[in-house]
Amino acid sequence: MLSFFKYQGTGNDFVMIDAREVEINLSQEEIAAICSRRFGVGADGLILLKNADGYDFRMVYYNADGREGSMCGNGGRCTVKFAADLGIFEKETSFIAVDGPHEALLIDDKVRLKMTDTAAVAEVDGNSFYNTGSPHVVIYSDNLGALDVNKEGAAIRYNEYWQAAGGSNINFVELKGSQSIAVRTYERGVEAETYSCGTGVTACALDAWQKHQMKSPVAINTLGGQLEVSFEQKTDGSFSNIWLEGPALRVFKGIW
Ligand SMILES: N[C@H](CCC[C@H](N)C(=O)O)C(=O)O
Repeated sequence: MLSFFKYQGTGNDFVMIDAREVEINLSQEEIAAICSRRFGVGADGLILLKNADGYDFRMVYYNADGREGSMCGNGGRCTVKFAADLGIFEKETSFIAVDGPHEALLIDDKVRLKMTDTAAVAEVDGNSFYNTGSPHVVIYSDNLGALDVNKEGAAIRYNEYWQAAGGSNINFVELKGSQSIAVRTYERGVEAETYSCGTGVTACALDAWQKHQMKSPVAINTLGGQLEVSFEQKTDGSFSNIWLEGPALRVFKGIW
């Protein structure tokens, strides 16, 4: 018998397991079955919270397809909330994930997560590209609500270039105001649109500054709610001091 928790951050949802005292060995098929919306618990990913020397904890993130993923921003925020709920820290924490160390703060029911420093924009296959811990393509739309994100996202994610390059997450952005954007994301590893993608909205905020002079902090509307991204740009065009903030909530506890 194993207990697990379900968390969501702006509708990006995760099965969360406290793996500090127990050895969890789940196969790719088992993780995919747990994440399945119809045959399992249902989630965009599964996260193990483990012990880590020199840090409060380690986050190990698997995409819904059962493969270990690159960094997940909303998953990171949910893991921080999980760690606080487990009594690991009270206000401030530092943890390690696949893309390196992260700091985070708890502000009421919101989690403010420091993201990895990000290289300057690259033009890849005709679009802006950033690696904010995960690979992200940024594409603008002036009618985001009407977009078929599953169709348009898959067409790019599976085109010749990205197939050879290992795939990417594909974000569609609509400019909304002087400091606000709306974003919809097709996620690699889920292979569908999710309600929100933390590393994705981070890439979009950086690009809104780079291409449209949008000032930090940028408010981002996603299908699952509001996020905020703040950042600084260095003279070489790269970005540092990037913070992603938004709600992260426990949804339920279960046993299997
Ligand atoms: N939903 C995640 C992104 C996961 C990235 C994953 N889809 C991959 O490319 O491995 C987030 O909030 O940042």
